[in-house]
Amino acid sequence: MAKQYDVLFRLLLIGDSGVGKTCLLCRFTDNEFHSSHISTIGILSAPCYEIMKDQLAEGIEGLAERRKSSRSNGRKAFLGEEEAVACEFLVGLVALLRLQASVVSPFSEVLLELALTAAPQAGACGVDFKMKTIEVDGIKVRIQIWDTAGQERYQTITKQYYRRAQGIFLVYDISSERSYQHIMKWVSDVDEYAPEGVQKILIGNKADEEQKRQVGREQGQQLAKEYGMDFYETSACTNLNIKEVRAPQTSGPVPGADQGVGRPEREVADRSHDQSFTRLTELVLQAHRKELEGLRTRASHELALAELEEEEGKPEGPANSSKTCWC
Ligand SMILES: Nc1nc2c(ncn2[C@@H]2O[C@H](COP(=O)(O)OP(=O)(O)OP(=O)(O)O)[C@@H](O)[C@H]2O)c(=O)[nH]1
Repeated sequence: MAKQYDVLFRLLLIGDSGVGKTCLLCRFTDNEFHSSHISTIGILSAPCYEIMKDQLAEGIEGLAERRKSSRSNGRKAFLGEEEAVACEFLVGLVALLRLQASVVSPFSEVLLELALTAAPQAGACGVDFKMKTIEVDGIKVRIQIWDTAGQERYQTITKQYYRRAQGIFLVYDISSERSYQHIMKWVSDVDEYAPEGVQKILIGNKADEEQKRQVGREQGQQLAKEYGMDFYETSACTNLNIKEVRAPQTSGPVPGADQGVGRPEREVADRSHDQSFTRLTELVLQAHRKELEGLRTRASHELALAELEEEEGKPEGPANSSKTCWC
């Protein structure tokens, strides 16, 4: 059976509340746009049972570990980071129960209560995610895209997600100077919590709102340059620079597309149809080139092995056994 993907990694969307992170994600994965603002809190909507299960297992392990160390330090359990881990675990458990039962059981309500008590300042999980597989340079990449809540009160929780990201979108709204100014704060959070070398792209969303524009395109480009990031203006509303639309052979650059200020000019010209999500995926792939080479070697080796096994009539190995996950 054909493999569904070759590599799996995690991207994160961060930025102020209301800049359009959820809408960007929905446009990219489902080609949909929602005109209402429903703040991301992520308690019930996490769609992927398997991932929740993993998160749950990790939560239990992490919780046990942290409780042990906080006790041996003579501190009270569930402070700071411990509190966040406890909340993540409990919220995962609640979501899992709800997904399994498809009904609101009294038991899950009790757990929900417990989760909210464990992290009162968080109030909820603060993240949601969607999955999508795209092909870049012949590699099938499964991306798990985490949509974080922009509201201040969720940030203890959302920062927990930075450290396992390979790529991060920093999003502001071109009609909000304030959201642009806050990018500096988001960058410093990334520097503090994300792994070194994480790939970043700056996004100025709502580019369709020209009449309400408060942040010039050149301001976005300038900021991106300062931080050594690529820059795109996007619109979840009109699908500008989000969902890849195959340009006709004869056409030039996509109108209005920013050309990734961090890139050399020749490359820019060659890749004028790049969209923001595809571009970040490419950057992550480039950053992990070494692992990728290993993967390619292993893949061709496994192919040869599979052919041999088939010839010998041996049973197949586990499906997708050569998947690489950088989460
Ligand atoms: N005109 C326009 N409106 C947009 C665009 N993207 C999002 N919006 C609107 O902006 C509002 C907020 O969008 P969301 O995607 O919910 O914002 P968010 O960043 O996820 O917010 P939090 O979940 O609170 O962090 C909604 O009313 C959207 O319809 C866009 O590209 N253009």
